Amino acid sequence: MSFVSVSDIWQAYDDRSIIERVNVSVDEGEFISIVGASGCGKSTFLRLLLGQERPTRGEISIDGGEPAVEPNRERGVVFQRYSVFPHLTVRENLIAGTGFSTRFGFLRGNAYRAALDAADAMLLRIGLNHVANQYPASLSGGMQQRLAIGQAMTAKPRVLLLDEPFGALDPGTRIQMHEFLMELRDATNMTIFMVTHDLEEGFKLGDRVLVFDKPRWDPDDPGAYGATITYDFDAKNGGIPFQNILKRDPSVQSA
Ligand SMILES: Nc1ncnc2c1ncn2[C@@H]1O[C@H](COP(=O)(O)OP(=O)(O)OP(=O)(O)O)[C@@H](O)[C@H]1O
Repeated sequence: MSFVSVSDIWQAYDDRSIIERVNVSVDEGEFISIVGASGCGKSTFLRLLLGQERPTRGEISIDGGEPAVEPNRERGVVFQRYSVFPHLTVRENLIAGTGFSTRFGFLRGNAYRAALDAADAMLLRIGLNHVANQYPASLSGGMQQRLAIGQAMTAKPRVLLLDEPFGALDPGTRIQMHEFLMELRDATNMTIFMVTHDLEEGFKLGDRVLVFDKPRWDPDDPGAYGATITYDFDAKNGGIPFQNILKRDPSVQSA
């Protein structure tokens, strides 16, 4: 049985269809990239996976159960910006990451000490131990994003949801973050959903690339139909299938 199963979900706001008839099955440990035009419902789909919203119709199950409404160990989340708490230091942000996995976010006694140890281990892992007592505003964009991913990871989520996590970074930092994320992924077997506007990034990191688009469109009523998954590309072994065909068959290349 698949680990994440999405069965015929629809989501509408005020009679405006955003996504419709979305079906997808994902195995544990798969990395799913999600691409699509701006406003077509990619973040909405992540919120449904997160359990922040319930679909208007259809069902989502993660490991056989509904996504929990409260944040818990099951899922971690990293947004493009504002993922970390500005009023907490780097170390405190990581301790808060462990707190997410408890019912009310509080840690006491042994649990607090364990969280402190986990935070220090993560500080080393993400290379931020030298700035442990600084506040996020004093860090570069890449460091803040490493912190955000580290924070999500301290709760050891089984599913990591990434909403354009590298969109605000310069190209060099972005490549470093790709390597960092792939290392974490290899070490944990997390299932990852990542929304990106960068097709190349989607194919480079993902095992699959899902394309969201509107197959039906009423010019007189743009909200009548929602977006769905129009393509589900296999992106393993170096990415874009078309490029692989070119590499294998030089006659296609010279044509
Ligand atoms: N809570 C809400 N109430 C009403 N409309 C909403 C709500 N959340 C999202 N929408 C609308 O749903 C549509 C899809 O938004 P969403 O953020 O999911 O798109 P997206 O594909 O992630 O866009 P982008 O690529 O620009 O981030 C938008 O038109 C947005 O205004």
